[in-house]
Amino acid sequence: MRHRLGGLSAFTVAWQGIIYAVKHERHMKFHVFATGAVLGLSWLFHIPGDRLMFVLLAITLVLSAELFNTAIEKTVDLAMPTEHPLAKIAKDTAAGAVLVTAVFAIIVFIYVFAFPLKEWLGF
Ligand SMILES: Nc1ncnc2c1ncn2[C@@H]1O[C@H](COP(=O)(O)OP(=O)(O)OP(=O)(O)O)[C@@H](O)[C@H]1O
Repeated sequence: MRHRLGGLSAFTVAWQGIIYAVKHERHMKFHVFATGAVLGLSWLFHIPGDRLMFVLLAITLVLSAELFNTAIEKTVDLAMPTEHPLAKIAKDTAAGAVLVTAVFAIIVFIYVFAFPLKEWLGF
């Protein structure tokens, strides 16, 4: 079944999805805050372009995974409002995907910022 966009462009509806997740999803709020903090640190420490690409990749992966996770949660809630083992598996594996990207982001953070932070703190 195909819905008309009702005059809205594909970009507008995609943006509405992102705004919904940022406004209503606790974890998405944290990820957006962390994104701002990490980009601020990158600017402060003059992180070179090749390392900055790792930072941007990690941010993209985490935010995308969180958006997919929200989409899966909402779809499961729509299809299965009561408890069901398959609903649990769907939600838990979606959350697992976010966790995998978050671990990658932590590794990137350590790789990129450990040395500049150490120098800044005077160790
Ligand atoms: N319909 C369901 N049937 C069985 N287990 C469920 C169901 N809905 C949720 N759960 C279990 O509860 C957990 C939490 O689900 P919930 O929908 O509250 O998402 P969440 O992880 O709290 O995300 P958020 O905090 O972003 O809302 C799921 O990971 C799953 O283990």
